[in-house]
Amino acid sequence: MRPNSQALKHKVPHDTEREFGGTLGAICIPIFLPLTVLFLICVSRSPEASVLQWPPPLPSQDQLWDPVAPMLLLAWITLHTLLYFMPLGKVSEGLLLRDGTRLKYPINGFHALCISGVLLMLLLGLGAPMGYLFELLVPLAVCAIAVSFVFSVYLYIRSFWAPSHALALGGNTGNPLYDFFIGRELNPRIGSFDLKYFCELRPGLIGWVVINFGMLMKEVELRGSPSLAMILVNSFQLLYVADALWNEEAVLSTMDIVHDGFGFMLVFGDLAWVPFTYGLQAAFLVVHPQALTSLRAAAIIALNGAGYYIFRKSNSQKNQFRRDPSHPTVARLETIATATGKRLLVSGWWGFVRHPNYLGDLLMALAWSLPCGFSHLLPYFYVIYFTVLLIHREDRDERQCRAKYGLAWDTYCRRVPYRIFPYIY
Ligand SMILES: NC(=O)C1=CN([C@@H]2O[C@H](COP(=O)(O)OP(=O)(O)OC[C@H]3O[C@@H](n4cnc5c(N)ncnc54)[C@H](OP(=O)(O)O)[C@@H]3O)[C@@H](O)[C@H]2O)C=CC1
Ligand SMILES: CC(C)CCC[C@@H](C)[C@H]1CC=C2C3=C(CC[C@@]21C)[C@@]1(C)CC[C@H](O)C(C)(C)[C@@H]1CC3
Repeated sequence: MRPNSQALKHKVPHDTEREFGGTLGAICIPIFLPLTVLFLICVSRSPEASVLQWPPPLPSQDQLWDPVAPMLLLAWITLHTLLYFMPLGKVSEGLLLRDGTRLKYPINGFHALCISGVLLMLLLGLGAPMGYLFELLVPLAVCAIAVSFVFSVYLYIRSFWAPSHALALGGNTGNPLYDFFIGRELNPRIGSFDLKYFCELRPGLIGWVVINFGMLMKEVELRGSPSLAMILVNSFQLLYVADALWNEEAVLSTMDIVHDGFGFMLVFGDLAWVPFTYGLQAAFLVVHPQALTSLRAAAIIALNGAGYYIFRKSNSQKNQFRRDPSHPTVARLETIATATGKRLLVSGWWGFVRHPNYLGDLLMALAWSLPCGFSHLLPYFYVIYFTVLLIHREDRDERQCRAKYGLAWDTYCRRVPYRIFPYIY
């Protein structure tokens, strides 16, 4: 079959604005971020654990490769592909596409998490050395990065066979480097297997908590029992991942699924960045144990609880409102009309700040770092990166909403002046 000629000539509707620093970003990010992943893992296990130490703790050649790593990764991706097709849970429809159709998605991610948990316990019962994941972390990250590159090249090439309505508006600039990075095709599928939806929530997100558990088991191997700090980090992050999979349907209306193409940025983000940098606190704690008083632990649990409450309540309120504005839980909230026919909430959580869900997410991110104490910056990497990511994301969303809702969006901004942090930003 010949590539879609219309797509090749770029006669496809597209956004002219370039994100993430345009071509320069598209060249630098794929070089710089994979190195950052390896650098951060190495720093987390070095005695100094300092991101500023010189020379940096680089891995030796034999630390980079272990033949077990590609086999484990392959087994993991195969397992989750099989679980994706399991006839469990319901099937939901995504938002309306440009050609007027809707795609169908299986909602069985939470089942996949539970089955992964049961398999993990079985392996543990059979004496599998889960703590070995600590030694395997660098080789696994190397393999995940390699898979991200190969997979993104595949996605880029196959996008030339996609019809124009299946391409993302932002991913068809005609600049191959930028389009490869940002993603051309919106919902690439092999039959009914949706590659973006699969990667967004399954192998990377569930892989992240499995790696965390491996760090906990390494601590048990080294010190006889897991520390309170390690238990907190594992529990908080498991709650976050379980929540994402329990509310899997909500991901169908996120910017990543609805608007962004599937290119290197999301592939690498899902398969390498999330599992190997979001849980750095656990890797850090293996080599740098921290004592935690019950009082401090209670304060950190309260912070994570508050963050989770704001995150979940605000996300659920908006999702409910978008699905059924007449539902009793949202029907009495004050709203403003927009020219598109959709309304915007101006009371409740969305009348407090313009992104209450980001605020809750950031409070949780802080709670994940605090069990690691204040002696090192590394465990705070996630909360710092995440603040930058969400401020940038808020800005992207703001531009999209202004384009969508025009004057109504300006009215909303006047009614709710703060973006994420009340009275600050
Ligand atoms: N851990 C991680 O790495 C990441 C986590 N996240 C989390 O993912 C979650 C989803 O975030 P994200 O996808 O960025 O977007 P949001 O869930 O914040 O959704 C933004 C959209 O909500 C709608 N909206 C905005 N304001 C209103 C309003 N007042 N009333 C009704 N609808 C409104 C608009 O879409 P429309 O009007 O078209 O419905 C807007 O485009 C967040 O909790 C975030 O913290 C996000 C990125 C990374
Ligand atoms: C590599 C780059 C610097 C950045 C890549 C960004 C990605 C890592 C994130 C973009 C949006 C994401 C979401 C989640 C994970 C991180 C990425 C992929 C999410 C699945 C986390 C769990 C949440 O509950 C969620 C709302 C489901 C998230 C959706 C967005």
